Parts: sequence; structure tokens; C-alpha cells
Amino acid sequence: MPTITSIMRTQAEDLWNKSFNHPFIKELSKGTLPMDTFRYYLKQDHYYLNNFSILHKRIADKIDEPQIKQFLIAGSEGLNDGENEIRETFFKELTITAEEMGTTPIAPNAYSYVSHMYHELNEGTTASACTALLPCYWLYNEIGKQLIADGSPIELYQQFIETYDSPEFTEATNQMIQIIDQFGEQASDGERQRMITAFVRSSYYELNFWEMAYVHEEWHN
Ligand SMILES: Cc1ncc(CN)c(N)n1
Repeated sequence: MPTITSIMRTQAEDLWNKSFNHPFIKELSKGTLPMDTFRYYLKQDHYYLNNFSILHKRIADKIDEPQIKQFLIAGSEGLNDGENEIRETFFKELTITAEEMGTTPIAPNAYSYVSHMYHELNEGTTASACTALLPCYWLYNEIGKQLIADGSPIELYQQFIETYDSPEFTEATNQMIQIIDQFGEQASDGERQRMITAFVRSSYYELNFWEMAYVHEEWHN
């Protein structure tokens, strides 16, 4: 029987291919992505990652299994994948200050993505809430692995690519995949379907995150 993560991955295939081929990713690799667009992405991603960390902690609070709990707590503290340190460097390099962050509104797609994850936490199951986090690890790890061979001529973009191809990030991704497969083995058919839907929806929001940054999406009131 195929693992639940392989089923999810197949169902999200088109969305993932669109992410791999999104102009944000292509231009990041070529070095032609405007720095202003990368800056926009980093600010929105800061909101996303803060909430991502909170979600790890809230999900951990619902779990008894010690290894999964520990992994999620470490994730909430940014200890699993080395992503937070590099963000600090990017913020310094691009002089993104706390004041600027404080006056930047969260953009529509970032808001929707974060809301989706909280919705799974509040209305779904622990397994579906945890599954909503998986594309964040897995998609970025696949992007890192795809881009590393050519890299990017722009130092900041190269560092971004290296972060997601790193052994720590790959290890965290593999652990997260194992956790979701473990949940999948214990889940009812209905719960398995909810997990798959949560994964596909997060994949949808991942694709739209690139688009949001590429067009500098704003609220139209
Ligand atoms: C939106 C998003 N998705 C995934 C990742 C990789 N942790 C990220 N930084 N931002």
C-alpha cells in the first residue's frame, strides 16, 4: 500500500510543478529577480514563519508521543532547520528594520495560508493540522535540491538556495514526512482524506506565495 505522503505528493503534482517553474524561482536562480521582490517576500515570510513556529508549539501541546512532540517543540524554537539564522542575515543585509516590519501589513495570500493552518488546528485533527505544515518543509527542500546544481549568481539568493538544500533542512523534511506517514497509518479513511486535502491546500498557498511576492500583492479596499 502506498504511503499517505506519496499519495499527497501525487495529488499535488501539478501545483508543485507550477511552483518549480514559477518566475520567482526561475529568476531567483538566474539572478534576475528584483531585490525589491525578494525583500517583499522576506517581509511576508517573516509573518508566515512566526505563525509557523506558534503552530508547531500548539500542535506539540496536543501530542503525547515523545519523539513527535520533541520534533515539533524544536521546530517551534527554530532548532530543526537553520532557517531563522539566515533570515536574520538577510534582514540585516537588506536593512529590514523592526519598524518597517511593524508598518507592513500581512498580504492577502500570506493571511489566507496562515488562516488555513489555524483552521486545521482548530477545526481539523492533530494529524491534519500537522499535515498542513508538511509542504513548507518538503516543497522548499525539493526546490533547494533542484536549484543547487546551478545555484544563483546573487550571493543572497545563493544562500537562500543553500538553506533549503542543507543536510539539516533535508533531515527535518525527512522526519516530518515520517511523522505524517505515522499519522496516516493510524488514521481512519475520513481523517486520511482530510490530511490529503490539508496538504493540497497548503501546496496551493505555497504556489500563490511566490505569485504574491512576484506581483507585490496588496489588499484592494
Ligand atoms: C511560505 C513558506 N513556505 C515554506 C517555507 C520554508 N520553511 C518558508 N520559509 N515560507
